[in-house]
Amino acid sequence: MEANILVVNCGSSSLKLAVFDRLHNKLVSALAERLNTDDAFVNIAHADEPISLPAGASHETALRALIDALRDRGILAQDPAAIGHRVVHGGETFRGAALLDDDAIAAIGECAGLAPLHNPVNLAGIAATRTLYPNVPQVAVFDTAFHQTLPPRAFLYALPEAYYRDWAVRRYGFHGTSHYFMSREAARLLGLTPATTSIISAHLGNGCSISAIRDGISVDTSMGLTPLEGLVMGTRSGDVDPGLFDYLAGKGVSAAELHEVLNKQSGLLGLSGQSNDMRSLCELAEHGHKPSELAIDVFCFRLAKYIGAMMASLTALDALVFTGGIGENSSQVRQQTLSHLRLLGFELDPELNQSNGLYSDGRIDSADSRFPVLVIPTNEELVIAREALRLAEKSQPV
Ligand SMILES: Nc1ncnc2c1ncn2[C@@H]1O[C@H](COP(=O)(O)OP(=O)(O)O)[C@@H](O)[C@H]1O
Ligand SMILES: CC(=O)OP(=O)(O)O
Ligand SMILES: [Mg+2]
Repeated sequence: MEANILVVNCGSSSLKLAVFDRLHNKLVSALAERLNTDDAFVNIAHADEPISLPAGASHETALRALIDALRDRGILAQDPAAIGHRVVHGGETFRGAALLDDDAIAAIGECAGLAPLHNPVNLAGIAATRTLYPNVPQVAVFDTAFHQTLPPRAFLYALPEAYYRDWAVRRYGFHGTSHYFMSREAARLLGLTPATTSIISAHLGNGCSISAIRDGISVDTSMGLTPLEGLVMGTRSGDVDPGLFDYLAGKGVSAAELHEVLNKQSGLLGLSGQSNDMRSLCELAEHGHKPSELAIDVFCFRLAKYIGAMMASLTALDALVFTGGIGENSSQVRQQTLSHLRLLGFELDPELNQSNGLYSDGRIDSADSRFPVLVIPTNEELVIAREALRLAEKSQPV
């Protein structure tokens, strides 16, 4: 039996694992949440027996528990052939996936200042799997890598140029693995060649971002130096006036407090006062809860403005693509967003939109729409598994 591929995605308080076989079939996925708290728990999809975790379990403890459980189930009976890690920030150092040797790990550490919430936990996951599997090739797949093709006009802030030169202050963009997947999958579904396909891709999960992809290459995106810029998100504000910092400092709000508020108490949660979860907000709005209705309205309007903005980077548009938990499931958000863009000629078919494109090869546009509109379930884990195996095989030629 050939060894499988393990994919690890460490978030600030969560850990997602997936195991793929060599033909890229997903065999299992598992999730650990609320790590480092008293309520830490793990769950393997479709498993009958729960797995227990000690209170306060760390990423490493959860990883060991999950790997033991998967070994017991025969899924990781032998060491994996490769391990792929999602790493959020690769700065300008990484333009593609990288084999994790000591130098690459040190370079990821150097990017940690740019993503203090993400890179340190990504590194904790890498350290844990290296301890468990010292002889298995490990690969990092970066959220930022696909966006390294952005031209200077899209990645530069209008700040003194020394800020970029000396401190690497620029727009990097994130969710690159998902935007890459959407562009390739859209080309496949439309019967086009990826290298000549141009799309606008909207990744709408807990974090949200949008990209312009011209001839298969990322040319603009809404997230910036950090994953805070751009669209309204579950708990993140997206764009605000930088004048806010000074104004609130005058009110006694410290930089640390504002960081916390903009990242964790804003977005859908902040506006609705109820929840960061779009599904809950749609239900609340349906029952007449005005702040939830307003939160959805701000979310959709900001998204519509960004779809318009992405047009500036394209000379042709083969499709507008929605993905992520919200993009894949909320016909209301898609409809409400595109209702602002009639001038651009986007028209949805209400029935295809309602069924999330499930029975129409992802298509949800109507016959008179100027552009195809698609719903594509994202699969970042699959891209990570493929990249991990590709680089592992290169490092250990058979
Ligand atoms: N049927 C639905 N209608 C509206 N929103 C949905 C629906 N299903 C999932 N969502 C939303 O998707 C978001 C989570 O997206 P997901 O991609 O799973 O997150 P993550 O970025 O953590 O992977 C939540 O806001 C959730 O409410
Ligand atoms: C970079 C980012 O925003 O990631 P996530 O959507 O997983 O929070
Ligand atoms: Mg997701």
